[in-house]
Amino acid sequence: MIDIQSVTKRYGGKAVVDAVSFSVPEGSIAVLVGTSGSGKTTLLRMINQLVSQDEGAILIGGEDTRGIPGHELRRRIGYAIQGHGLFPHRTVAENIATVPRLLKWERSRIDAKVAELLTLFQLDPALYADRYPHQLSGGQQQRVGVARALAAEPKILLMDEPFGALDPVLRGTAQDELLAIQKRFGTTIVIVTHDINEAFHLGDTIAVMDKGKLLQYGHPIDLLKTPATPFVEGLVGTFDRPFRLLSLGTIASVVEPGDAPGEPIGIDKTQQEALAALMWAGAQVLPVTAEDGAKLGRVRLETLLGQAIRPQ
Ligand SMILES: Nc1ncnc2c1ncn2[C@@H]1O[C@H](COP(=O)(O)OP(=O)(O)OP(=O)(O)O)[C@@H](O)[C@H]1O
Repeated sequence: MIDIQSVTKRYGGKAVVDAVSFSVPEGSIAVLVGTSGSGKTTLLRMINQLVSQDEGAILIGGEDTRGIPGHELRRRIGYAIQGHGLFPHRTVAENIATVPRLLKWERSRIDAKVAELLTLFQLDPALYADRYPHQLSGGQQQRVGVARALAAEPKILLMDEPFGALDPVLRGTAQDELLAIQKRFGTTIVIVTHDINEAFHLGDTIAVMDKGKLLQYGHPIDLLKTPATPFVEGLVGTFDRPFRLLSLGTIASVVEPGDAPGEPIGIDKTQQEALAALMWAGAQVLPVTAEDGAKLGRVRLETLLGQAIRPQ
C-alpha cells in the first residue's frame, strides 16, 4: 500500500502539488491523469524521493519514505520513464541487470532473470541480450526499459508516460503485456499518462490532477458516474461515457438463463464487446459461452442498452 498523506511541493513559493492525499492498495494500478503541468510527474517522483516533499508524508507499507535512504528506496521501487533512459554503452542484458548487480545477486540468478524478462516481453534472449540499445527499435527499447525497472522484482513500479512514444498498435500490446506482468508478480503500479483511454484500460483507480490539486480519485466507474467537477466530466469524455461504462462492465453481470441462435459471445468479453457483437449480427439476443465452449445463457441488446443509461 502506498499512502500519500497531504503532500505538498512548492517551487518558487508556488505549490505545484497541493495537499494531495490518496492511497494505492497493494497489487493495484493507479493512474495519474491531468493537464500538462498539473504536477503528475512531481507527485510520482516524490514517491521514490527523487523529489522531496515540503509538507506531508508518503508511507510505503506503513513506513515513512523519509526514513529510508534515497538510494535504498529507489532500488526497491522500479522506475520506467518515457524515452526509456537506457544506458547506451551497455548491452540489453547489462541494462536489465543494473539493479540486481547493485544488490549483488548471484550471476546465475541475474542471467535467469534477464532471460525470463526478455522472454516475457517477447524478445528472444538469444537474439537480443547482447545487442546495444541503438540496435533495437523504439518499441523494443521501451520494453527493455520496463524490463529493467522490473528486474529486481520490485513490489512497486512507477511509470511516467512509459508508452508515450509508441504507435497505437504497439501501445496496446505494451499495455496488455504490462497487465499480464502485473497480474503475475502482483506489483503495485502508479503510472502517469496523458491518454485517457490508457487510463481506463489500465487503472484500478484513477487520480485526476489539475493545477497541483487532486480533483478526484476513485474507481473508473465512479469517475464516469459521479464526476466531481466539470473538468473531470470533460476529461472522462462526455460523449464516450456510455461506451466507457460498457467497457468496464462484465458479461457475467448481465447474462440471463436461456438459449439464443447465432454466434456465441465468450463470457470473458466486456459489455462493450457484447454490444458490438449484437450490433454487427443485427441480433436482439446472442448466446453466451464459457471458455471451454459450454453454454452459459444469453445476453440481450436491451439489457446492455440499459447498462449505458446515465446513472440517476
Ligand atoms: N525542478 C523544478 N523547478 C521548478 N519548477 C518545476 C520543477 N519541476 C517541475 N516544475 C514545475 O512544476 C509544475 C508541475 O510539473 P510536472 O512535471 O509535475 O507536471 P506534469 O503534470 O507531469 O506535466 P506534463 O504532463 O507536462 O509532464 C510545472 O509548472 C513545472 O514547470
